Amino acid sequence: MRKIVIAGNWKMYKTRAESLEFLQGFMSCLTETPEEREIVLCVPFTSLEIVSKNLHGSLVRLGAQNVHWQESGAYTGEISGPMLTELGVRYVIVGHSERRQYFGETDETVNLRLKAAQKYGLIPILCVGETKAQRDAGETETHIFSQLAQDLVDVDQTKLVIAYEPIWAIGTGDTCETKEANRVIGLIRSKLSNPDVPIQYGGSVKPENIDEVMAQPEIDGVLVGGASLEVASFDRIVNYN
Ligand SMILES: O=C[C@H](O)COP(=O)(O)O
Repeated sequence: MRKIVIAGNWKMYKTRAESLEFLQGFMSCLTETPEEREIVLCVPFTSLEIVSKNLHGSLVRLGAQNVHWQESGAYTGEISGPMLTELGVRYVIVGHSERRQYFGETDETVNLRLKAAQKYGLIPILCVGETKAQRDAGETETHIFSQLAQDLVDVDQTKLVIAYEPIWAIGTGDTCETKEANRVIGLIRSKLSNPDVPIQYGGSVKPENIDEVMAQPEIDGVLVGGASLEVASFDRIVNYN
């Protein structure tokens, strides 16, 4: 039985005070949420501690947005696995397209980050997906298969979540057709050694489309950007029908 994982990625949004305000509002909405749904908030590094201290044993799991492959060292601006686990972090996003696009992350470093996350007891959420140009050129499958082949070398597939995020659908309001997302996610699953890896869809998920997305048989959850920043919209998403 595959786990459902619904994760919010706050990206570079919310101060500590704003994070606490969100959490206080959001926690009171969770009473109806089925327990088997794993809910993760991937918050900025600066908000990890305050969110961790205010989860009070709730169903919500704490997530970070990146992790370095070394335990410590001269790596200005980076953060290590032990620094995250010390704060109660359970999940970490790795290889988000914004990290690959703006910060030069490659499949090689994504692979190192995935292995380090697992070494330190974190569950990585590996992001893969194609650009608009790759999709238009009919290269969606080749590109994603190439990412998976490189990113997953020596990665333990029993402690892993994958997010399929077509880059052209991120933050654009231009959602991938749910049947198409379902098809691509099925293809991703066919390349895995463990068929039970939860595979999420990400890209303009919102209250208006969450029910349709989650009705797709291959889709095991969502990675949500913009719509995870407001209590009302994220509440609707985690309580999808
Ligand atoms: O990590 C989340 C994705 O980049 C999706 O962002 P979005 O929901 O704002 O399109």
